[in-house]
Amino acid sequence: MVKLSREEAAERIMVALDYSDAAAAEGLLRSLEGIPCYMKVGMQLFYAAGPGFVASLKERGYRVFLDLKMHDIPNTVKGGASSITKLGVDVFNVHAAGGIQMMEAALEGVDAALAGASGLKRPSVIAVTQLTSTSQDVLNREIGLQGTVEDAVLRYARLARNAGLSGVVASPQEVQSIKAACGQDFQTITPGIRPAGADVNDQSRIMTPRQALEAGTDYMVIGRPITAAPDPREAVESILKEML
Ligand SMILES: O=c1ccn([C@@H]2O[C@H](COP(=O)(O)O)[C@@H](O)[C@H]2O)c(=O)[nH]1
Repeated sequence: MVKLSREEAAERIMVALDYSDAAAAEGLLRSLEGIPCYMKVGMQLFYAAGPGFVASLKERGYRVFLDLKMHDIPNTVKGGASSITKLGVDVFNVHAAGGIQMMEAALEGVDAALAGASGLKRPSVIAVTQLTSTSQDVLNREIGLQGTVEDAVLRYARLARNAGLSGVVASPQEVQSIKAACGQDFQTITPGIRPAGADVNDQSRIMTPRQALEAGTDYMVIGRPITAAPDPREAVESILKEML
């Protein structure tokens, strides 16, 4: 059984700041003050509040995962990765479906930004495998990929590892197979976290925080179970209690 201190458990949570403006995100930050969670900025908040909001999170000492899921031709992703690196984020991501050359280009973009500026920290670059909203049926019948979701996730995870990335985004259900295939140090960042009895929303491949921890996930991304709760701080405290 995994044993963590309260602080270690909080450090494993990435709160998804899925808000339409900076003011709403600031409200959540205030309510979680003093709890050392990672903050995840996705496309909704980034498109509304921009790089300035990300920079202000870093100035205040937050660890930041910029979840923009880049998926474009290699040259464009290289440029995007360079710009993101200059924001000083700790983690950002691309889609593994873009292929090895595209993922390598992301790493080249990081190197280019680091070469041109001193004092910048090297961010971890990770790849989205198969979105946690994708069910087995959707994968086979809509997307047209044969095999199991786990097959698809592992194929993407191996591509990401071969491209030199630090890890992947996947469901906690796939963590053990990813670690077995790509190594224990290959990071797993897992959305699709739902405390027992919580609304599943649009997620398909879910686990509770405790199950995810036991499966070996490195970081769990949690959005609506916290942000849509009447008292977000109480929601985090209850998740932490479950993790200890
Ligand atoms: O496969 C993926 C990749 C990213 N996400 C993101 O994680 C959070 C999950 O939020 P919940 O409210 O806890 O469902 C959200 O920002 C997604 O964009 C994902 O869910 N699955």
